[in-house]
Amino acid sequence: MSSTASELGGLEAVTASDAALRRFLNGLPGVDAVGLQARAAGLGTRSVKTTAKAYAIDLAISMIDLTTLEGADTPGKVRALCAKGVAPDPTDRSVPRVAAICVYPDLVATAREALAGSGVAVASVATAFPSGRAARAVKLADVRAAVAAGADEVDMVIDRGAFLSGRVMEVFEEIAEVRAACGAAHLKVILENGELGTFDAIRRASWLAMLAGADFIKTSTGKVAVNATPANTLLMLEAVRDFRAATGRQVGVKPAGGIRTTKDALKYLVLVNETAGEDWLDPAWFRLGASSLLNDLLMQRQKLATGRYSGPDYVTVD
Ligand SMILES: O=C[C@H](O)COP(=O)(O)O
Repeated sequence: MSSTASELGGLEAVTASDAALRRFLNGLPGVDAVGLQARAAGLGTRSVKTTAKAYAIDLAISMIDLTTLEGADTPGKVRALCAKGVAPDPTDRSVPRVAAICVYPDLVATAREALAGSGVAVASVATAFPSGRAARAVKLADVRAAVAAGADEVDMVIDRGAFLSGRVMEVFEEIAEVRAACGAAHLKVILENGELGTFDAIRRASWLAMLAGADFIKTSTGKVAVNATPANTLLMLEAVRDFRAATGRQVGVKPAGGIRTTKDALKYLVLVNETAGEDWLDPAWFRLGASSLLNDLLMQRQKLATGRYSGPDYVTVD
């Protein structure tokens, strides 16, 4: 699919009223689910040459939003995670730092302090993550608290109940209000694909989030049965590619949840390269939301460099 800004009638026109927004979203082409799954599977079988593998592993490390989102999180755990994100292998300073540390809002100040001067961003989930079930005022207060405490990036969840009931303007306005509350912080909009039911809905939610001002669209919270998959990520990569062609604005993509192995991470990089293209192969435009992927990348990196895996104490236990 490709459309120009004028074919869309301009961004303001498609979001000017509830009816116009509905008409636009309902007019997006239907997703050929079988074709999408086949494309994702086909790209997933491409192998990355050994020469490119070392580069790809380091790129994947630099794209990680290293995440802890547990009720049992403590300042100590967050400080340890920050140290790991800044220097993933303290014995090898050639390992790049991760992109961000992602925590709940009440732990942003701890992460901010631990990451000072490191170049690693502080990301925080907000808007009553992961369910998004709270009054809008509560969600906006959540966002403002995270930003005031020092979050560089906010990961919000969309109101899936409103979206699935067809109240798309309500979802649009909420994202736009959160965008405004973020100020200078970047906004990642979590669609929670595993709850949207169809690929068509994921395409509509992607466009809705981008039209409302998302800097990134993100697949999942990591808290439901189906999280990031190659197929739903491919669909979102196509959406950001088409959105840039239509509007001139580039939006990033973040698959999150269940990405644990180097093999998986490299598959996602192939999808980015083959779908959105090289412009997205950068931590500014593509992230991997993951709690335990980093350890596997470090082990594979070591194997590539030395020909053998390190002992079990090489990586810290998550
Ligand atoms: O955004 C990241 C996810 O919450 C982490 O999910 P994961 O523990 O499956 O890697």
